[in-house]
Amino acid sequence: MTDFTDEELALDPNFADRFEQGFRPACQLYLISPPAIGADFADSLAAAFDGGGVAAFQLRLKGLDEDAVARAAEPLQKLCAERDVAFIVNDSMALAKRLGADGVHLGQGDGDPKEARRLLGPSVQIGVTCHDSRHLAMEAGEAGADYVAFGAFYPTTTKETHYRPDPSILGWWTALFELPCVAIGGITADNAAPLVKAGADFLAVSGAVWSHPEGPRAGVAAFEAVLARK
Ligand SMILES: Cc1ncc(COP(=O)(O)OP(=O)(O)O)c(N)n1
Ligand SMILES: Cc1nc(C(=O)O)sc1CCOP(=O)(O)O
Ligand SMILES: [Mg+2]
Repeated sequence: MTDFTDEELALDPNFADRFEQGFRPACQLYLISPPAIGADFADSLAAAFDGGGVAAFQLRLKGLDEDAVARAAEPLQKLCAERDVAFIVNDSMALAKRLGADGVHLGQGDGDPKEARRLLGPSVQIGVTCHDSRHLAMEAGEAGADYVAFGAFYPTTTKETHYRPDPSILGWWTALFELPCVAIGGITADNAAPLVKAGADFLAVSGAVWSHPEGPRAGVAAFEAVLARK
């Protein structure tokens, strides 16, 4: 543990904690859409945004062709722009380009982050799935990713998963690299604290918000307290 001067501690009682964490900003919520959505999903998304701070929204619709995802995206991308939430497209750099999205999330089989950078330019956010692998994360960073995603930290019914990282991978990452890291997989307001404490910059969450018994607004609001604990 580092020693701090009285002045440093008087200016900011959390100085020691923040110093140990490398002054990383507070952990933020990264909302993932349900795998399938209805015609009124924009209302649910607006309700979720009303619940509290959401930094990014990922449109993750599985099993639809690109034109169908593009049609679904239109009102959602508009809403994200109005609410100052980054609009991220899952899987397809071509669709991200077509929509002028704020970012794209690429899995290990979804294409090369370097190609995405060439296609999308310097200001579009590129995220890469790294499962439980330090090696994949360092590779993604070297390839120019804007964030790396580790998961699945907990069991989830949203997607079949094959990896179960330990939260310590987040602490390892944040101790060595400035690039933000995302934690994903079965995260709820009740089980998120170890991930926030370990250093996650973002919690990527789907089911805990969309299946919250009191609706998506309450689903987002439930994360407020745990996010503040970093
Ligand atoms: C933030 C975030 N992290 C991981 C994933 C998973 O991506 P991928 O491995 O490509 O799996 P699918 O989501 O495409 O089923 C993600 N989408 N977002
Ligand atoms: C899309 C996704 N990717 C994962 C990974 O481990 O890479 S886990 C996952 C599902 C996230 O949804 P929920 O919050 O409902 O578990
Ligand atoms: Mg994918």
